[in-house]
Amino acid sequence: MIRFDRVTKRYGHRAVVDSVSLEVRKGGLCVLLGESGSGKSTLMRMVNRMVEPDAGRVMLDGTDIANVPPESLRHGIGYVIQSVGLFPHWRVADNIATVPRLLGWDAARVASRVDALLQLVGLPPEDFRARYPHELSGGQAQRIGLARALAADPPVLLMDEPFSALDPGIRRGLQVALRRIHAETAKTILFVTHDVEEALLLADELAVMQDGRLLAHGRPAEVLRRDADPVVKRLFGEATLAFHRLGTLRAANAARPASATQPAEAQLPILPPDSNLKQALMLMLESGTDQVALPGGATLHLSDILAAA
Ligand SMILES: Nc1ncnc2c1ncn2[C@@H]1O[C@H](COP(=O)(O)OP(=O)(O)OP(=O)(O)O)[C@@H](O)[C@H]1O
Repeated sequence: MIRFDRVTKRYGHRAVVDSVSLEVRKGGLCVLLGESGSGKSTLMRMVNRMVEPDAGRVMLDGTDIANVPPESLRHGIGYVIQSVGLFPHWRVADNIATVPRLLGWDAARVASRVDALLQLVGLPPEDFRARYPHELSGGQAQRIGLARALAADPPVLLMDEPFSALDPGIRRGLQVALRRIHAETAKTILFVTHDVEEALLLADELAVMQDGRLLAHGRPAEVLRRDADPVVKRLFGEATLAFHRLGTLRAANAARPASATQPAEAQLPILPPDSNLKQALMLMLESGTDQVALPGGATLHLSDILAAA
């Protein structure tokens, strides 16, 4: 649904985005990952025409956005940035309602939308709708920023390092909330970060950038394969690449099926459903065993993990 077709952006003689082609499928969550200055934000900002490419084009649902006036284009695109940018003298409800009011929604529809969005981002409406931005913590303000971006139900969300300024615990809470919201709303999301853990937690697709070029693109397990590009390896940490890769592989796919001849391993630690191999390894390390059981009776051995890593 978002398609970059050989887009280039130059500042002076330098191409900060260099002939990038990339497709983000409808309802997908694509994380743009790369070191500072690699061109991630510039690429993202082409989608809402905050940056115009010097060459190439950006298509949204098959339409070349160069033909769509920026104002109407942006009504269909939510944008969330690190410094939330809430209007300080407006209450939370008014901040969230900015775009719906611009679109001429009536007061009752706006009010019910504000409450529904506060629920969606995990803040009780009766407690939060009348607060001012200075009465919010950083994490709460970022949740309001997300609610505001979702207000007019845009099909596309652009998120530029939205959680970078938050403490690790609060940040993790927002990442989990975003995954839930993505699953519930099926928005197409492009998310910029330079944080590897965040990228792996969120992405169904990863696009790795370096010096304006797209180095790798695909599902996390594909991008982190053993023979990954050296720059990708460096970005994820040579020493921990295999460990990260385990986090992209489902434990159930590497496990041995429950066997009728073998008695059920009642005393083995049980891995929660949908765990990945990193979680399985952690459980083995914590419990001092080299086998764990999966719900349903399959077993996973340390050697299965080593074979998959
Ligand atoms: N308006 C501009 N004029 C000149 N150079 C710019 C402009 N905007 C960005 N750049 C340069 O383009 C390069 C890419 O910037 P961009 O913000 O896209 O990178 P990034 O990967 O998002 O980095 P970060 O993670 O630090 O935000 C940087 O070297 C930056 O200095």
